[in-house]
Amino acid sequence: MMKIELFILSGFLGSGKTSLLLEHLKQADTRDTAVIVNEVGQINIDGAVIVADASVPAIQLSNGCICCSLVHDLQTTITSLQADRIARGEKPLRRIVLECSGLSRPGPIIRSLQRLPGLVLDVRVIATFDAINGHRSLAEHDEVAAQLAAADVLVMTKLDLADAIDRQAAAATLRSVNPWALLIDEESVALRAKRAFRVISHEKRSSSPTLGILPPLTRGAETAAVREHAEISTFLITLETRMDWESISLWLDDLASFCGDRLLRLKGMVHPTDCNHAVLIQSVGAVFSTPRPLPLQALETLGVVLITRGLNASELAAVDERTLTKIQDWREVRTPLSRSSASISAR
Ligand SMILES: Nc1nc2c(ncn2[C@@H]2O[C@H](COP(=O)(O)OP(=O)(O)OP(=O)(O)O)[C@@H](O)[C@H]2O)c(=O)[nH]1
Repeated sequence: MMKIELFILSGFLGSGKTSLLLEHLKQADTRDTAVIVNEVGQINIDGAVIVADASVPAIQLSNGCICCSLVHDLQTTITSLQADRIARGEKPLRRIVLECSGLSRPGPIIRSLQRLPGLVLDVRVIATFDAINGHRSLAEHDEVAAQLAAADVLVMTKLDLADAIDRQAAAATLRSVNPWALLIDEESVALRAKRAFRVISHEKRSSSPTLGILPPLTRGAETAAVREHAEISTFLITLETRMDWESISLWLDDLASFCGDRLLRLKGMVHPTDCNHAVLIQSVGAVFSTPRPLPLQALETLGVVLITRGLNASELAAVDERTLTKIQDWREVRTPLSRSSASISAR
Protein backbone atom coordinates (compact mmCIF):
# COMPACT_ATOMS: atom_id res chain seq x y z
CA MET A 1 0.00 0.00 0.00
CA MET A 2 1.31 3.40 -0.95
CA LYS A 3 1.15 6.10 1.70
CA ILE A 4 0.73 9.77 0.84
CA GLU A 5 0.50 12.77 3.12
CA LEU A 6 -2.48 14.83 2.06
CA PHE A 7 -2.77 18.38 3.32
CA ILE A 8 -6.26 19.74 2.90
CA LEU A 9 -5.74 23.48 2.95
CA SER A 10 -9.00 25.16 3.80
CA GLY A 11 -10.07 28.57 5.05
CA PHE A 12 -12.60 31.16 3.98
CA LEU A 13 -12.35 33.21 0.78
CA GLY A 14 -9.33 35.47 0.93
CA SER A 15 -8.12 34.21 4.31
CA GLY A 16 -4.61 33.52 3.04
CA LYS A 17 -4.51 29.91 1.79
CA THR A 18 -2.56 30.56 -1.41
CA SER A 19 -0.13 32.88 0.38
CA LEU A 20 0.59 30.21 3.00
CA LEU A 21 1.01 27.54 0.35
CA LEU A 22 3.39 29.69 -1.72
CA GLU A 23 5.51 30.31 1.34
CA HIS A 24 5.63 26.58 2.01
CA LEU A 25 6.55 25.77 -1.60
CA LYS A 26 9.35 28.34 -1.41
CA GLN A 27 10.85 26.61 1.61
CA ALA A 28 10.28 22.93 0.97
CA ASP A 29 11.82 20.33 -1.30
CA THR A 30 8.87 19.89 -3.63
CA ARG A 31 10.13 17.15 -5.94
CA ASP A 32 7.69 14.62 -4.58
CA THR A 33 4.85 17.08 -3.99
CA ALA A 34 1.81 17.80 -6.15
CA VAL A 35 -0.62 20.64 -5.71
CA ILE A 36 -4.31 20.43 -6.56
CA VAL A 37 -6.22 23.68 -6.59
CA ASN A 38 -9.99 24.00 -6.38
CA GLU A 39 -11.34 27.36 -7.49
CA VAL A 40 -14.98 28.35 -7.57
CA GLY A 41 -14.68 30.45 -10.72
CA GLN A 42 -13.61 29.30 -14.14
CA ILE A 43 -10.26 31.04 -14.15
CA ASN A 44 -7.35 29.18 -12.67
CA ILE A 45 -5.85 32.17 -10.89
CA ASP A 46 -4.33 30.40 -7.91
CA GLY A 47 -2.89 27.75 -10.24
CA ALA A 48 -1.29 30.44 -12.41
CA VAL A 49 0.21 32.14 -9.37
CA ILE A 50 1.58 28.88 -8.00
CA VAL A 51 3.16 27.93 -11.32
CA ALA A 52 4.64 31.46 -11.73
CA ASP A 53 5.97 31.66 -8.18
CA ALA A 54 6.85 28.14 -7.23
CA SER A 55 7.26 26.20 -10.47
CA VAL A 56 5.27 23.34 -9.04
CA PRO A 57 2.71 21.73 -11.30
CA ALA A 58 -0.71 22.78 -10.09
CA ILE A 59 -3.66 20.74 -11.21
CA GLN A 60 -6.90 22.60 -11.33
CA LEU A 61 -10.33 21.44 -10.30
CA SER A 62 -12.37 24.47 -11.11
CA ASN A 63 -15.83 25.75 -11.66
CA GLY A 64 -17.29 24.09 -8.69
CA CYS A 65 -16.88 23.58 -5.03
CA ILE A 66 -14.93 20.50 -4.20
CA CYS A 67 -17.09 19.44 -1.28
CA CYS A 68 -20.21 19.46 -3.44
CA SER A 69 -19.74 18.52 -7.04
CA LEU A 70 -16.09 17.73 -7.65
CA VAL A 71 -15.38 14.97 -5.19
CA HIS A 72 -15.25 12.35 -7.91
CA ASP A 73 -12.80 14.47 -9.93
CA LEU A 74 -10.58 14.66 -6.88
CA GLN A 75 -10.47 10.88 -6.50
CA THR A 76 -9.61 10.43 -10.17
CA THR A 77 -6.98 13.15 -10.07
CA ILE A 78 -5.14 11.66 -7.11
CA THR A 79 -5.21 8.15 -8.53
CA SER A 80 -3.99 9.21 -11.96
CA LEU A 81 -1.32 11.57 -10.60
CA GLN A 82 0.31 8.67 -8.81
CA ALA A 83 -0.14 6.22 -11.70
CA ASP A 84 1.45 8.71 -14.18
CA ARG A 85 4.52 9.19 -12.01
CA ILE A 86 5.02 5.49 -11.60
CA ALA A 87 4.57 4.94 -15.35
CA ARG A 88 7.27 7.58 -16.02
CA GLY A 89 9.63 5.76 -13.66
CA GLU A 90 9.58 8.64 -11.18
CA LYS A 91 9.49 8.30 -7.45
CA PRO A 92 5.93 8.04 -6.16
CA LEU A 93 4.36 11.15 -4.73
CA ARG A 94 4.91 11.54 -1.04
CA ARG A 95 2.80 14.60 -0.49
CA ILE A 96 -0.24 16.29 -2.01
CA VAL A 97 -1.52 19.70 -1.04
CA LEU A 98 -5.16 20.27 -1.90
CA GLU A 99 -6.06 23.93 -1.77
CA CYS A 100 -9.83 23.98 -1.42
CA SER A 101 -12.12 26.73 -2.54
CA GLY A 102 -12.90 29.16 0.26
CA LEU A 103 -16.44 27.81 0.46
CA SER A 104 -15.61 24.13 0.80
CA ARG A 105 -16.31 22.05 3.86
CA PRO A 106 -13.52 19.57 4.56
CA GLY A 107 -15.78 16.83 5.98
CA PRO A 108 -17.25 15.55 2.70
CA ILE A 109 -13.82 15.67 1.07
CA ILE A 110 -12.28 13.54 3.80
CA ARG A 111 -15.13 11.07 3.62
CA SER A 112 -14.82 10.72 -0.13
CA LEU A 113 -11.13 9.91 0.14
CA GLN A 114 -11.78 6.90 2.31
CA ARG A 115 -12.78 5.03 -0.81
CA LEU A 116 -9.53 5.46 -2.78
CA PRO A 117 -8.24 2.03 -3.79
CA GLY A 118 -4.59 1.12 -3.17
CA LEU A 119 -3.70 4.33 -1.35
CA VAL A 120 -3.35 5.15 2.30
CA LEU A 121 -3.75 8.85 2.88
CA ASP A 122 -2.44 10.47 6.00
CA VAL A 123 -4.70 13.47 6.07
CA ARG A 124 -3.98 16.76 7.77
CA VAL A 125 -6.51 19.58 7.59
CA ILE A 126 -5.10 23.09 7.82
CA ALA A 127 -7.47 26.05 8.12
CA THR A 128 -6.42 29.66 7.72
CA PHE A 129 -8.20 32.34 9.74
CA ASP A 130 -7.91 36.03 8.93
CA ALA A 131 -7.34 37.84 12.24
CA ILE A 132 -9.09 40.96 10.92
CA ASN A 133 -12.07 39.66 8.91
CA GLY A 134 -12.34 36.15 10.31
CA HIS A 135 -14.92 36.92 12.98
CA ARG A 136 -17.28 38.37 10.47
CA SER A 137 -16.88 35.43 8.11
CA LEU A 138 -17.47 33.03 10.98
CA ALA A 139 -20.63 34.85 12.01
CA GLU A 140 -22.01 35.04 8.49
CA HIS A 141 -20.97 31.81 6.80
CA ASP A 142 -21.60 28.31 8.10
CA GLU A 143 -18.74 27.03 5.99
CA VAL A 144 -16.20 28.81 8.20
CA ALA A 145 -17.28 26.98 11.34
CA ALA A 146 -17.11 23.67 9.44
CA GLN A 147 -13.59 24.50 8.20
CA LEU A 148 -12.32 25.50 11.63
CA ALA A 149 -13.93 22.57 13.40
CA ALA A 150 -12.45 20.06 10.96
CA ALA A 151 -8.92 21.45 11.22
CA ASP A 152 -5.94 19.76 12.78
CA VAL A 153 -3.98 22.97 12.43
CA LEU A 154 -5.40 26.49 12.67
CA VAL A 155 -3.25 29.21 11.17
CA MET A 156 -3.88 32.85 12.04
CA THR A 157 -3.14 35.16 9.11
CA LYS A 158 -2.91 38.92 8.50
CA LEU A 159 -1.29 39.37 11.89
CA ASP A 160 0.76 42.21 10.44
CA LEU A 161 -2.53 44.14 10.12
CA ALA A 162 -3.92 43.15 13.50
CA ASP A 163 -3.40 44.91 16.84
CA ALA A 164 -2.94 43.00 20.09
CA ILE A 165 -6.68 42.98 20.80
CA ASP A 166 -7.59 41.60 17.35
CA ARG A 167 -4.96 38.96 17.78
CA GLN A 168 -6.12 37.84 21.22
CA ALA A 169 -9.73 37.83 20.09
CA ALA A 170 -8.90 35.72 17.04
CA ALA A 171 -6.95 33.23 19.15
CA ALA A 172 -9.75 33.00 21.73
CA THR A 173 -12.33 32.40 19.01
CA LEU A 174 -10.27 29.69 17.38
CA ARG A 175 -9.69 27.96 20.70
CA SER A 176 -13.40 28.05 21.47
CA VAL A 177 -14.38 26.60 18.10
CA ASN A 178 -11.69 23.93 18.03
CA PRO A 179 -9.62 23.45 21.17
CA TRP A 180 -8.01 20.28 19.80
CA ALA A 181 -6.25 21.84 16.88
CA LEU A 182 -2.70 23.06 16.91
CA LEU A 183 -3.00 26.87 16.89
CA ILE A 184 -0.33 28.72 14.96
CA ASP A 185 -0.22 32.33 16.13
CA GLU A 186 2.99 33.34 14.43
CA GLU A 187 3.85 36.77 13.10
CA SER A 188 6.48 35.55 10.69
CA VAL A 189 4.88 34.19 7.52
CA ALA A 190 7.87 31.92 6.98
CA LEU A 191 7.55 30.31 10.41
CA ARG A 192 3.81 30.07 9.98
CA ALA A 193 4.19 28.02 6.83
CA LYS A 194 6.98 25.93 8.22
CA ARG A 195 5.00 24.90 11.28
CA ALA A 196 1.71 24.43 9.44
CA PHE A 197 3.12 21.97 6.94
CA ARG A 198 5.60 20.11 9.06
CA VAL A 199 3.29 18.81 11.72
CA ILE A 200 2.64 15.39 10.25
CA SER A 201 6.11 14.18 10.71
CA HIS A 202 7.54 16.42 13.39
CA GLU A 203 4.95 17.63 15.85
CA LYS A 204 3.24 15.24 18.19
CA ARG A 205 -0.50 15.29 18.07
CA SER A 206 -2.94 13.95 20.58
CA SER A 207 -5.59 12.75 18.17
CA SER A 208 -4.62 11.12 14.93
CA PRO A 209 -6.37 12.53 11.86
CA THR A 210 -5.66 9.37 9.90
CA LEU A 211 -8.73 8.38 7.92
CA GLY A 212 -11.26 6.37 9.83
CA ILE A 213 -10.29 7.64 13.27
CA LEU A 214 -11.12 11.28 13.04
CA PRO A 215 -11.64 12.98 16.38
CA PRO A 216 -15.31 13.32 17.41
CA LEU A 217 -15.44 17.07 16.90
CA THR A 218 -14.46 16.69 13.28
CA ARG A 219 -17.16 14.19 12.63
CA GLY A 220 -19.72 16.09 14.66
CA ALA A 221 -19.14 19.25 12.68
CA GLU A 222 -19.92 17.54 9.43
CA THR A 223 -22.65 15.04 10.20
CA ALA A 224 -25.23 16.95 8.20
CA ALA A 225 -25.38 16.17 4.53
CA VAL A 226 -23.71 18.70 2.29
CA ARG A 227 -25.69 21.89 2.63
CA GLU A 228 -26.04 24.49 -0.02
CA HIS A 229 -24.00 27.63 0.25
CA ALA A 230 -27.07 29.78 0.57
CA GLU A 231 -27.29 33.04 -1.36
CA ILE A 232 -23.79 32.82 -2.72
CA SER A 233 -23.36 33.36 -6.44
CA THR A 234 -20.32 33.37 -8.64
CA PHE A 235 -20.05 35.48 -11.77
CA LEU A 236 -17.45 35.36 -14.47
CA ILE A 237 -17.06 38.70 -16.18
CA THR A 238 -15.24 39.27 -19.44
CA LEU A 239 -14.60 42.73 -20.81
CA GLU A 240 -15.63 44.03 -24.18
CA THR A 241 -12.36 45.49 -25.22
CA ARG A 242 -8.94 45.71 -23.70
CA MET A 243 -8.61 48.85 -21.61
CA ASP A 244 -5.72 50.77 -20.13
CA TRP A 245 -4.90 50.32 -16.48
CA GLU A 246 -6.61 53.51 -15.32
CA SER A 247 -9.91 52.57 -16.94
CA ILE A 248 -9.75 49.11 -15.44
CA SER A 249 -9.15 50.62 -11.99
CA LEU A 250 -12.12 52.97 -12.33
CA TRP A 251 -14.33 50.13 -13.48
CA LEU A 252 -13.27 48.01 -10.49
CA ASP A 253 -14.07 50.91 -8.15
CA ASP A 254 -17.56 51.18 -9.66
CA LEU A 255 -18.13 47.50 -9.36
CA ALA A 256 -16.93 47.29 -5.75
CA SER A 257 -18.99 50.26 -4.63
CA PHE A 258 -22.11 48.88 -6.29
CA CYS A 259 -21.67 45.51 -4.59
CA GLY A 260 -20.65 46.94 -1.20
CA ASP A 261 -20.96 44.34 1.55
CA ARG A 262 -22.36 41.84 -0.91
CA LEU A 263 -18.93 41.41 -2.47
CA LEU A 264 -17.12 38.54 -0.78
CA ARG A 265 -14.19 38.10 -3.12
CA LEU A 266 -13.00 39.37 -6.46
CA LYS A 267 -10.14 37.82 -8.39
CA GLY A 268 -9.15 38.45 -11.93
CA MET A 269 -6.45 38.45 -14.53
CA VAL A 270 -6.38 41.32 -17.00
CA HIS A 271 -4.01 42.47 -19.70
CA PRO A 272 -4.16 46.30 -19.83
CA THR A 273 -3.27 47.95 -23.13
CA ASP A 274 -0.47 49.91 -21.48
CA CYS A 275 1.25 46.90 -19.85
CA ASN A 276 3.44 44.26 -21.37
CA HIS A 277 2.50 41.79 -18.70
CA ALA A 278 -0.71 40.45 -17.20
CA VAL A 279 -2.01 41.85 -13.92
CA LEU A 280 -3.52 39.87 -11.07
CA ILE A 281 -6.20 41.84 -9.26
CA GLN A 282 -7.94 40.77 -6.12
CA SER A 283 -10.02 41.98 -3.25
CA VAL A 284 -11.23 40.46 -0.04
CA GLY A 285 -14.61 42.08 0.46
CA ALA A 286 -14.27 45.48 -1.16
CA VAL A 287 -10.67 45.97 -0.02
CA PHE A 288 -8.25 45.55 -2.90
CA SER A 289 -4.66 44.44 -2.53
CA THR A 290 -1.85 45.86 -4.60
CA PRO A 291 -2.16 44.60 -8.19
CA ARG A 292 0.54 42.16 -9.10
CA PRO A 293 2.24 41.58 -12.45
CA LEU A 294 2.21 38.05 -13.83
CA PRO A 295 3.93 36.74 -16.94
CA LEU A 296 1.65 36.68 -19.97
CA GLN A 297 2.17 32.96 -20.41
CA ALA A 298 0.49 32.38 -17.03
CA LEU A 299 -2.76 33.51 -18.59
CA GLU A 300 -5.27 30.91 -19.57
CA THR A 301 -8.34 33.11 -19.56
CA LEU A 302 -8.78 36.80 -19.05
CA GLY A 303 -11.60 37.86 -16.85
CA VAL A 304 -12.80 38.65 -13.40
CA VAL A 305 -14.49 36.25 -11.02
CA LEU A 306 -16.89 37.80 -8.58
CA ILE A 307 -18.17 35.88 -5.57
CA THR A 308 -21.13 37.58 -3.98
CA ARG A 309 -23.67 37.01 -1.28
CA GLY A 310 -27.25 38.15 -1.81
CA LEU A 311 -26.61 39.67 -5.21
CA ASN A 312 -28.61 37.98 -7.89
CA ALA A 313 -28.26 37.84 -11.62
CA SER A 314 -30.99 40.40 -12.35
CA GLU A 315 -29.36 42.99 -10.08
CA LEU A 316 -26.08 42.51 -11.84
CA ALA A 317 -27.87 42.91 -15.15
CA ALA A 318 -29.31 46.22 -13.93
CA VAL A 319 -25.97 47.53 -12.82
CA ASP A 320 -24.50 46.40 -16.11
CA GLU A 321 -26.79 48.88 -17.87
CA ARG A 322 -25.97 51.74 -15.50
CA THR A 323 -22.31 51.53 -14.65
CA LEU A 324 -20.71 48.43 -16.06
CA THR A 325 -20.93 49.52 -19.65
CA LYS A 326 -17.70 47.89 -20.59
CA ILE A 327 -18.77 44.38 -19.80
CA GLN A 328 -18.95 42.19 -22.83
CA ASP A 329 -20.41 39.24 -21.10
CA TRP A 330 -21.10 38.03 -17.63
CA ARG A 331 -22.23 34.61 -16.73
CA GLU A 332 -23.56 33.38 -13.51
CA VAL A 333 -21.33 30.40 -13.13
CA ARG A 334 -23.07 28.74 -10.26
CA THR A 335 -25.95 29.64 -8.04
CA PRO A 336 -25.95 28.45 -5.41
CA LEU A 337 -22.46 27.01 -5.51
CA SER A 338 -23.44 23.47 -4.67
CA ARG A 339 -25.45 22.95 -7.82
CA SER A 340 -23.89 21.04 -10.66
CA SER A 341 -21.48 22.88 -12.89
CA ALA A 342 -23.77 21.99 -15.77
CA SER A 343 -26.09 24.78 -14.68
CA ILE A 344 -24.08 27.52 -16.36
CA SER A 345 -26.44 30.13 -17.59
CA ALA A 346 -25.48 32.85 -20.01
CA ARG A 347 -27.30 36.10 -20.39
N1 LIG B 1 -1.18 41.81 5.02
C1 LIG B 1 -1.37 40.52 4.78
N2 LIG B 1 -1.99 40.16 3.65
C2 LIG B 1 -2.18 38.83 3.43
C3 LIG B 1 -1.74 37.83 4.33
N3 LIG B 1 -2.08 36.63 3.83
C4 LIG B 1 -2.71 36.87 2.67
N4 LIG B 1 -2.78 38.19 2.41
C5 LIG B 1 -3.40 38.89 1.27
O1 LIG B 1 -4.79 38.59 1.29
C6 LIG B 1 -5.28 38.42 -0.04
C7 LIG B 1 -5.88 37.02 -0.17
O2 LIG B 1 -4.83 36.09 0.06
P1 LIG B 1 -4.83 34.64 -0.63
O3 LIG B 1 -3.62 33.94 -0.12
O4 LIG B 1 -5.02 34.73 -2.09
O5 LIG B 1 -6.16 34.06 0.03
P2 LIG B 1 -6.92 32.71 -0.35
O6 LIG B 1 -7.50 32.18 0.92
O7 LIG B 1 -6.03 31.79 -1.13
O8 LIG B 1 -8.08 33.27 -1.29
P3 LIG B 1 -9.15 32.38 -2.16
O9 LIG B 1 -8.35 31.41 -2.98
O10 LIG B 1 -9.88 33.37 -2.99
O11 LIG B 1 -10.08 31.76 -1.19
C8 LIG B 1 -4.07 38.62 -0.96
O12 LIG B 1 -4.09 39.95 -1.37
C9 LIG B 1 -2.89 38.36 -0.05
O13 LIG B 1 -1.73 39.07 -0.47
C10 LIG B 1 -1.07 38.26 5.54
O14 LIG B 1 -0.67 37.49 6.41
N5 LIG B 1 -0.92 39.62 5.69
